[in-house]
Amino acid sequence: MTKTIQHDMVIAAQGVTLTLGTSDASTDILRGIDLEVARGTSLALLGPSGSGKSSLMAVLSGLERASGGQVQVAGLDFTTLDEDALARARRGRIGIVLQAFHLLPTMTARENVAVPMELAGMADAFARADAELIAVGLGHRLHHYPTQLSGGEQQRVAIARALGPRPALVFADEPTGNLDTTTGAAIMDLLFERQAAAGATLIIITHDAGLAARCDRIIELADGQIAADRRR
Ligand SMILES: Nc1ncnc2c1ncn2[C@@H]1O[C@H](COP(=O)(O)OP(=O)(O)OP(=O)(O)O)[C@@H](O)[C@H]1O
Repeated sequence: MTKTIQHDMVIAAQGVTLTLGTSDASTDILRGIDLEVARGTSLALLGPSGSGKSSLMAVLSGLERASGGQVQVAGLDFTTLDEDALARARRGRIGIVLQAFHLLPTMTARENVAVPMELAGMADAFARADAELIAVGLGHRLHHYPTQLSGGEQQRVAIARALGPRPALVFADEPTGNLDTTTGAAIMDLLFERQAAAGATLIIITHDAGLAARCDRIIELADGQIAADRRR
């Protein structure tokens, strides 16, 4: 039976399992995850390589369907939505920042931020994109293409793209992994600042204990299960 979730919870996951692969070579990647995450908080997801961090992010962001259990995100039951409905649900509700930036190379910074908002049917997508890029310190780089931007600048564009639609939830998978220490620290300051401004919930996958310590809560995964759950 589905538990009724409290309104201040942006994520409510119960008994989540993920099994991938073929029948003779299947892997139990997530093995019964129970997790509730409060709105507007930050959470670091730690754990050794292969423990299931990226897989959990994929399930909670609707990119991967859980094999079992319940996944409710921002008031939607992900387990009952079909692929198209899931894709629509993600738009505007969930922002994602990845280690390798993943900007579209044929689009300018402005277009990279505006086009997803246009696709989500938001009015004034370009005006909003400009405001968001100015907020991340790139007002002077609106018309640059990704190859004309530094790594730190590309990640700022990715942050603007993720936060532009005012999502309830932002996932960041090793967001500083491709950046030097100083640039990475500046990017994290910016990500926390934009998260607070948007009132979004932030979930960061990291191997960096210092970065995790800046979050309200730290979850450690081990072998597809939650091994530790600490709050500041
Ligand atoms: N499509 C798949 N089929 C079978 N096994 C998979 C598949 N995708 C991932 N796995 C396995 O699931 C486990 C968890 O992977 P996942 O990428 O979630 O770990 P992670 O904690 O994010 O690791 P890392 O820190 O190295 O990125 C790994 O053992 C991986 O080999």
